[in-house]
Amino acid sequence: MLQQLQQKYANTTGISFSQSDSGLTFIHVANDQAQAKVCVHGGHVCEFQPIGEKPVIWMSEDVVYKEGKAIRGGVPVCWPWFGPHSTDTSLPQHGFARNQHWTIAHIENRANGQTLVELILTETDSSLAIWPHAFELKISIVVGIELEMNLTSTNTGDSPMVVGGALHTYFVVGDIAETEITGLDQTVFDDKVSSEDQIIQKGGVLIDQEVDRVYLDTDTTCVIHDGQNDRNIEVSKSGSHTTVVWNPWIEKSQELGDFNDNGYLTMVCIEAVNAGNDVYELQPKQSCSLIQRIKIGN
Ligand SMILES: O=P(O)(O)OC[C@H]1O[C@@H](O)[C@H](O)[C@@H](O)[C@@H]1O
Repeated sequence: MLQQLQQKYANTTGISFSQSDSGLTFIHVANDQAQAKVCVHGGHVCEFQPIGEKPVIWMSEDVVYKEGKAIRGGVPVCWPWFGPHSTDTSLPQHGFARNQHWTIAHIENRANGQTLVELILTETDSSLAIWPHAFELKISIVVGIELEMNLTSTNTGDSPMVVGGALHTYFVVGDIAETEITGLDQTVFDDKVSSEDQIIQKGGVLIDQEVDRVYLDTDTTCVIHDGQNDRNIEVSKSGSHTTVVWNPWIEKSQELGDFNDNGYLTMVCIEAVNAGNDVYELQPKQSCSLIQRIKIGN
């Protein structure tokens, strides 16, 4: 498998491949603007680092790369639903796409110096058993000064299907105590920690306890002000009116087996989400896109 990929993309500059001990395949991208690492399992961006910058994407020190298991860190693709399934909680949290093998559809160096990596997932017997729809899910990952991830869902079946999900991005920060997230002032959110709904955000988001908030009716750009690293990370999106901010804090970090105990000190998730009423009903042959863009700002 690895050898075949290496041969196929031998002439594509800056592309190489590796495998985890458990056999998962990684695509490594290195161009004049940035480097990135993508895992084929889950259609999952694991690393993104613009040239001259520190890493932007957080990955757990205790990550487990294993077939059928979600990767803790990077950018999990939650699909076709976000969080617990709305009617059947025995179904996998955040859908099934992050636990499946995807295929490499296309890799290309663009004239402007960016690199495009496209991965595809289609229905399988196991997906049909829990979600009875034929589909094509494509993630187009553009690696440049900015990282763009475009998740396109297409209904390839003959009945309508409802699509939710998320680009569940884990960001690195120097010290959570010196971190503020702006862009959500006056936005209404549901608080999954206290179970209180319809709270109004006042000012920036500071994280000094477990935070699990679903911000509603918002498509604004969020900025992570990382005081320790003296940098701002800009997170913009389209195709989503829901933003989730998540940090598990002390106890939950300890509970999650693949999350290093002190990991909560150096990460925050800003997620571009489709959930609740903010989902798509796709008729046969219809598509929708969820896009998140990430860059180091001023
Ligand atoms: O452990 P998981 O399934 O990857 O989920 C991590 C977190 O993902 C967030 O999106 C949810 O809002 C949290 O409630 C959840 O705990």
